[in-house]
Amino acid sequence: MRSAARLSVRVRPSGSGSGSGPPRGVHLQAARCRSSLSLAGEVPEDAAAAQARPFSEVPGPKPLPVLGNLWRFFPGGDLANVPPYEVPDTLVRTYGPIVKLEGMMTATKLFVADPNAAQQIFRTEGQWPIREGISSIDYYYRNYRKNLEFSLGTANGELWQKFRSTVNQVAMQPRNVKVYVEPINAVAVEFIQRMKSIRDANQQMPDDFTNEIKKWASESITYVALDARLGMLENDIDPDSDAGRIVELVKDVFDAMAELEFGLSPWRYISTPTWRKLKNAMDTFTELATRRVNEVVDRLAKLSEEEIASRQLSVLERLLVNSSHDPDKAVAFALDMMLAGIDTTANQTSSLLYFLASNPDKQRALQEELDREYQEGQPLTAPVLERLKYLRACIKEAMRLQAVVTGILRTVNQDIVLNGYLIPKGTHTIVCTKVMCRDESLVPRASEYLPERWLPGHEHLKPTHAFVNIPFGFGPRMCAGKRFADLEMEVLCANLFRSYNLEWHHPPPAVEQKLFVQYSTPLKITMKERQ
Ligand code: HEM
Repeated sequence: MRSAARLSVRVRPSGSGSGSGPPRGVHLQAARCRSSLSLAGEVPEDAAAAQARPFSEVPGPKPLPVLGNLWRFFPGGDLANVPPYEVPDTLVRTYGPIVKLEGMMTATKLFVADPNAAQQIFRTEGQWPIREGISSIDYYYRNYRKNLEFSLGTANGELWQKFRSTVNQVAMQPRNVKVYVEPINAVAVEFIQRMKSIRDANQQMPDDFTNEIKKWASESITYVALDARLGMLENDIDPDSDAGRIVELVKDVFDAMAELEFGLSPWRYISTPTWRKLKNAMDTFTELATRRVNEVVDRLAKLSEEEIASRQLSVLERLLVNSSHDPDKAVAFALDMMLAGIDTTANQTSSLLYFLASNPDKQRALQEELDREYQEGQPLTAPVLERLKYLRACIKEAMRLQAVVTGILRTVNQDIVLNGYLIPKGTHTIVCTKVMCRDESLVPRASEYLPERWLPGHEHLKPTHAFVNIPFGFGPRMCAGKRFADLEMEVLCANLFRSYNLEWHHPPPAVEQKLFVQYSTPLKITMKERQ
């Protein structure tokens, strides 16, 4: 695998850059090779680089002078009526599995919906993969919170790598995550009680159910990020309490970010109301996290070294101990966890509940597993969770069919050849996971919710390539909260479906893309006690 990956890196020969013509064999072979993880390594790399077509020939909509391609998104343009969620699909359908979109005011983007090409991007990204951060948050840290500039969501290079390795030691180790089974379970049980209490007379969830799911995700992840139960699932939360403020802050930050990132706002040049909203929310968020982290710093300061060594440390405590009690590290990761871990987990859980509610046979199969492995009165422990294989398949399948993140961003940090085209170092690529996950030629019966496809004995339903379904990203930069996200979803579903049936009696809910994919119409799930 490694050597195949190395072979695929083509260094641009000096003075070249525009090869002499299409390397037909390589192009056709690499373009849509289905079944193997290896790359087109049989071709000598110099020859492939020399023969590669130049970047200027990558297919894509042609930009007009001055207007670029932006006009296409305005009335009269061919992409004007395409919802943002569908733009990559439309481009790929029209131009093929790699598409160049230039002339959009920002840097040229390369959309990649070919699993071999995706694999090649990840396999050549090196130790310090570069991902364009959310520019508004990046700007905020650089200009107002220099002490947090290394945050994972925005940093790149060595700055990112140093902090990421500290985080990996605490958040990616299964033994550190297992400590959270009990508290995350307590949050889930409380949320299910809340679901029961907010049902209407027909046992249907209220119109703002997705917001309720966000409160559950917030309460779960702030327990990890801030080492405290904040009480977001209680009735009548005091808006001035930390619980009340976090619910509002998350909403403000995400609304503002979506507008600043995707809108035509001039916030980079002048201070707009939306920019000020984001800055104020981030200021309050940072102050809140700093205050909470300082409480933990004080708590640790009262403990002797022996006490610390013999204690089962929380993520926050461990991060502080491993970074010589540097509060900035803990604040930065707390903010990373809340910014990256609330809307993602909540929106993904919304679709998971919808798919199970609207596929009663899959729900029944899950309940059969729960009846076997997690009976009433039995505590939920890490070994029990380990045995819930069908549940994990249900989650994986929901993430395939409707991932909250539709593409993985990478800026290629060396010249590479993708599908016969020379892609120069510095090109901003988007690996279009959503497009690949729904491509019938890559995933058998792609439009169906089939958790079985992830279980042994159903290989004929598996995607034909391992890089089709990568909902948490890939490589050293992959999601730092994956283990917590999985734990939250597994624990909630185990408790919910053990005791309740969920039903769906409406047309499918509408989907939209803000920063993450979400439902834009009410999630009217019915929740009934199991007999
Ligand atoms: C279902 C829920 C989630 C999904 C689908 C998800 C997905 C992702 C994806 C696709 C990335 C980019 C990976 C890449 O570039 O290769 C990412 C990054 C990240 N995620 Fe998640 N995530 C989820 C939940 C969480 C949670 C709960 C946390 C916090 C505990 C979290 C923290 C992060 C952080 C800090 C990063 C940046 C990592 C880095 O660049 O080093 N995520 N996530």
